[in-house]
Amino acid sequence: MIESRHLTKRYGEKTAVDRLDFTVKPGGVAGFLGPNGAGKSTTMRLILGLDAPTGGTAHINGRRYAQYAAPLQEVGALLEAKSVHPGRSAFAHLMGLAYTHGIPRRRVEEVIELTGLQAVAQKRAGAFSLGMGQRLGIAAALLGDPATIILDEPVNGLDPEGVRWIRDLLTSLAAEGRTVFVSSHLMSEVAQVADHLIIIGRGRLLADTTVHDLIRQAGGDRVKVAGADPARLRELLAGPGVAITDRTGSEELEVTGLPAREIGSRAAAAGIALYELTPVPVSLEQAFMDLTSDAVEYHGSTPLARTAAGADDQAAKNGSTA
Ligand SMILES: Nc1ncnc2c1ncn2[C@@H]1O[C@H](COP(=O)(O)OP(=O)(O)OP(=O)(O)O)[C@@H](O)[C@H]1O
Repeated sequence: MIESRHLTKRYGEKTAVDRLDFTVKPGGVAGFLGPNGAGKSTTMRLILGLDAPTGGTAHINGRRYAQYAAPLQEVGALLEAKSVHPGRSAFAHLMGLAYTHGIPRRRVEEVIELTGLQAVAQKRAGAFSLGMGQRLGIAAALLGDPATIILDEPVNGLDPEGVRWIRDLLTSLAAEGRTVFVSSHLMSEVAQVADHLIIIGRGRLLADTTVHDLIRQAGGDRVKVAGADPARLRELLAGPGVAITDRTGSEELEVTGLPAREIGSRAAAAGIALYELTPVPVSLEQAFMDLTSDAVEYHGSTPLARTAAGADDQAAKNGSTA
């Protein structure tokens, strides 16, 4: 269990983490989301005692990280891939870590196999690709068989096969009852493994929610229905918690609060032919962007937008309108 209470970190004028309160429970994967610069890495560093908070506390299973005598066996973390001596082999790197914690060679071999590094275990880590470095970082995180696992952007640099591997790994670690806390700035990625979502922006908590609730909030339980008798359909579907919208003259309804299956069954029971019954897909990525739009620090612009803006500026200077 990870508990952050009023966790705050200021760097001079900059508040990187702002009174963050959240709890990550064991037995599930919690996704830690936020745009670039939101404060995810800083929060993880504070949890891992790599930086001291300006205020508040971060506890892992009731204690600060620094209070553990053998932290590798309590918490496994991947913060920055390639924090490895480039001249050392993957095997030597892991053996070095194992040695400091009395972890046997057998466990080193196990994590090498688990992370698919057998073929390159004796190669210099400095020559590793980003994906291999990421696997090595994960191998190190799992070395002490920890109950808590904290990974900062673990899919960075991984190919699709690697991404799927991480997904399965995280799911199985959580199923073993571990606490798994994973950061990302990609909602679509996190939604595939995490149920619990902690979303931050500019250091502040924006949402502590679940994928299910976020989908609902984003209007994900909408169904488009078209049928032979829209007025009668409306009556059949109306009820508490159900909202129905229609357009005059259209045979189409939009229903919120009833699953497509139930709508289809009620229509069939009443003998009304349906022409369309379509759950309206929601973009979780869009829901995430809506939630964090005010907290995005680094807005990009497309060359096209810049050209258009430039053209407008020019037009304004010339006193003309486009
Ligand atoms: N050592 C530091 N000194 C000054 N400012 C810092 C320091 N570390 C982080 N920051 C600032 O704190 C804010 C949060 O940074 P952080 O790296 O935690 O964000 P992040 O959510 O992990 O972003 P990303 O997704 O880009 O990795 C940023 O504005 C960053 O510039």
